[in-house]
Amino acid sequence: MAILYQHKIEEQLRFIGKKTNRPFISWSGEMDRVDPVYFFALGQACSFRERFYWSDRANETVYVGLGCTYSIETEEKEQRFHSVETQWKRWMEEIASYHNGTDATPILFGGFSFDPHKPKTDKWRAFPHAKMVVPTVLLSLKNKKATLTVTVPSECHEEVIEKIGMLMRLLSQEQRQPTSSLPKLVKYEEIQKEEWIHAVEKTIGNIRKGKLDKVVLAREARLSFADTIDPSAVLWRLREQQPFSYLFAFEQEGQCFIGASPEQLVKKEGDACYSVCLAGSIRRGKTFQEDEQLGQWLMHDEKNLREHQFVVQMIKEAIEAVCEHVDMPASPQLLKLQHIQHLYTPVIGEKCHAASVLSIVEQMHPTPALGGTPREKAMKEIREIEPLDRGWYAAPIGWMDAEGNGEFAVAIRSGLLSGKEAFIFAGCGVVGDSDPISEYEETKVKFTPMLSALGVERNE
Ligand SMILES: C=C(O[C@H]1C=CC=C(C(=O)O)[C@@H]1O)C(=O)O
Repeated sequence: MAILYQHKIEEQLRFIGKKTNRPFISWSGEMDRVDPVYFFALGQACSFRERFYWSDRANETVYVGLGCTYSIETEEKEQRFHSVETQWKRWMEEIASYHNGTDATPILFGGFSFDPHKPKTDKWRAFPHAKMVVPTVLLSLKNKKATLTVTVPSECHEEVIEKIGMLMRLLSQEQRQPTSSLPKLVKYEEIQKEEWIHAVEKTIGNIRKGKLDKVVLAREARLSFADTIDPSAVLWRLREQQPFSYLFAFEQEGQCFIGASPEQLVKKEGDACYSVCLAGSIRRGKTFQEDEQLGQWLMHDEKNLREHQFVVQMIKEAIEAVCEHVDMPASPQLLKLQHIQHLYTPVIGEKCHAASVLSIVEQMHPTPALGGTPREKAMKEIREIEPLDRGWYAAPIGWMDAEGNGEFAVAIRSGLLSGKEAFIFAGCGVVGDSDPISEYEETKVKFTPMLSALGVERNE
């Protein structure tokens, strides 16, 4: 099938827009499969200032959004998940009768900040505590089908229709990969090793005094390049280098939050619910034998198993609270990624009665894999000790549909691209018997996926 509807889209949008008295219309049609990263890159060529990318770990559901037709955002601290959900329901009711009847409807895509109570810095200026959007043009690759969904105000500006037309014309040409190369690194900065280790020691001290059980502490690296970083080029490399990871990008106002995370927070699909406990880490070995040894060591290391168990306990309780039956293995497995291996316990919930995926996200964030245990004490410790504004790092990012189904990952192995600069983040679980130097080394390994996607090699 050629991009069947290309010339029709522009005409239909104008036609339906005149007929309706509803504020928005949504139009879907099947199309030829297209490389989603290429589609993302075309967004820039067609002057869409907002771009969104999501693919799940199996690459079975891919969403690429261009432009922003409707945005729900809030700087609210306590009710942000609920507030997004309420606005989304209201909006869906408004547009529902003007959808053209295919099975693809608009989705809401976006994310949240890690901690709305931590003072915000200018670096994260474009990223409110909650922001989810309905893209103007949405490419969905699902069930071996490619669908295009265009959602616009019914009095759609000619300028938007022209952009969509231009996108359709470019799509009908032969596909290429995004061509831009990555600029040269000119400066690399991170927090002094001693300073970060001191923060870890302080937290270990507090844990040993019995104030709390586990805290995840993170740090950032700041990279300056000779030229502007192209998010499509980074996305392209992340996809090549980090299979079995969620790929995500959220671009607006010239900033792009991007990453490849192995960590699912939660997925809701009808009355089934899925989550993953991921905590406890070691690097990959240089040889097969060394890799096996490291993996076996991790599977039996008490400190890592304890770190993992805090996460298992909390996620089990959270899923039990919304499902009639929960299935999970008694002990963790190994998840081997490109640069690192983790302890991993999958969780399946049946007969889920939660109202929506977002209501489960609200209960789960932050799990002890990103915050700590007990939750509130760990958050306070992070606020006081961690010399960093996490912004959207380590927070939920994902999508939700009209029925409340959807999936969220935890935005780790990620970075913020801002012009010629990139800020990348990595954290690790600290418990009473943590060794600060090993934790520092672990965060170094966790920087590698983003460094590598940015074309930077650091060996020291
Ligand atoms: C906080 C991060 O990783 C979490 C996820 C997996 C394993 C972790 C660990 O072993 O400490 C962390 O809890 C990060 O990558 O920045």
